[in-house]
Amino acid sequence: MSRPAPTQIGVTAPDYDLSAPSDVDYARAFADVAPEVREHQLRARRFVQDEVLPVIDGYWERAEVPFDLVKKLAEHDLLRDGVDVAGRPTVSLMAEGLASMEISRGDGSVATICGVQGGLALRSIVMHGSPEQVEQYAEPMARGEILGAFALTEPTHGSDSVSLETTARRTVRDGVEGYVLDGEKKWIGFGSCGDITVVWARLVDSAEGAGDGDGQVHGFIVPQDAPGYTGTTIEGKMSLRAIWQAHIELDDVFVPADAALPGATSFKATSAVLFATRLTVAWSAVGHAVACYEAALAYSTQRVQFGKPLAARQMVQERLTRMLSTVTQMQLLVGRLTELAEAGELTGEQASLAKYTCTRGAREVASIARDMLGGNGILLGNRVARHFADIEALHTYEGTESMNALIIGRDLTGISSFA
Ligand SMILES: Cc1cc2nc3c(=O)[nH]c(=O)nc-3n(C[C@H](O)[C@H](O)[C@H](O)COP(=O)(O)OP(=O)(O)OC[C@H]3O[C@@H](n4cnc5c(N)ncnc54)[C@H](O)[C@@H]3O)c2cc1C
Repeated sequence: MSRPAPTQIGVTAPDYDLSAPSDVDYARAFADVAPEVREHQLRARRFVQDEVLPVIDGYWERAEVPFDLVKKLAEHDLLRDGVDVAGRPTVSLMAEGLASMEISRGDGSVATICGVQGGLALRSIVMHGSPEQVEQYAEPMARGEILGAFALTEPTHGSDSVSLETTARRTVRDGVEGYVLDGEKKWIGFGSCGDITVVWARLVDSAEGAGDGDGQVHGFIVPQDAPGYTGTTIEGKMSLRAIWQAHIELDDVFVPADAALPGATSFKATSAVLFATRLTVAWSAVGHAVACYEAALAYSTQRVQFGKPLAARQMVQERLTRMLSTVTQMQLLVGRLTELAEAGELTGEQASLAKYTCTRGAREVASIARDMLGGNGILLGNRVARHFADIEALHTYEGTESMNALIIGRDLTGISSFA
């Protein structure tokens, strides 16, 4: 029997109007933010409405990176993820958090693009780089002219990334002092389609065995076109499909001495970058949850079954309340912890609590929303399915739910379960 040839299936238009953005802020958690903070949030919201939502489902379905959006993010000064860049306005942590919430409310891949480029790669250079490195990279990265990756995770070291095995050895090649890097990295955003990768590697003794390695984790800026650098895009992902992660092989990759980040000479430097981004991931989780909640609310008021809108049913109203309750708790938590961060008082354990609580909450809210949209809940055009899938990556990256629970557990009990 002949069967029809497979065709490219387009993304269906939404069945229901789920688009009207509003302030989902029942406890008025962000009602009193300064006007410039609010303006930054609204800039991100407008960007999502005008630039992201009209195109993102197609990119997601085709598993393509929206490089044109990267440029536009830069034009709106949203690509640097609030990281300080000379000559650009300082963005407060609250403003950046609210912007992350808005961008994730639109799409998780786009938010992750900002997180990788600004939050991880650019931040590593600004935090730990020499003045010359900052001068060379910061502004071009904010403009989106140089795309950066952050390579910590390895195929055999994910949660225990502190045990990473990628090595750096001092060497002199063609009369130039530098380092040779060897190893593998996995899950590296922009690692196959960017320009540079901040590689975290252990400095071990050189071939001469001169005792010139300290065994510590150091950071290096590696051009992606360096000989021996191979970045292969990981295919078949069911989450964050509009940003590529790479499997990177480093085979005898030489970088000159000035590629080393002078301030990144132990794993503490890596942790400092991750500490700064953990709260941002929590904000992103709030954005996903808000998107799912507002889609469920809109759908239940528009969808009629048994002669009435779904929203007229007691069970449906209870579920909407449950979702809003979770969203509100998440918002109050990230808002308060961001205030502590702005005062320089946020602890690592509190940042873990934010990530743990908000990614858990987002998963719950997305799950309820997916169900409330019935069959339409699995259609890309109705948004919830994309958020539902994307939250799975947030749940795992920048410290899994379990890892963050163990960090908090160690603080509560005084007993480390890691060793
Ligand atoms: C979409 C995506 C993007 C990413 N982007 C980047 C990036 O740009 N750069 C980068 O460096 N990395 C990136 N990562 C990697 C990410 O940080 C790791 O996936 C994460 O740290 C978890 O590591 P793993 O996947 O190896 O899981 P594993 O560490 O193998 O964990 C598997 C499971 O075991 C649990 N587990 C592990 N140890 C324990 C324990 N002691 N007790 C109890 N449970 C435990 C974990 O919580 C998890 O549930 C990305 C990952 C994804 C999925």
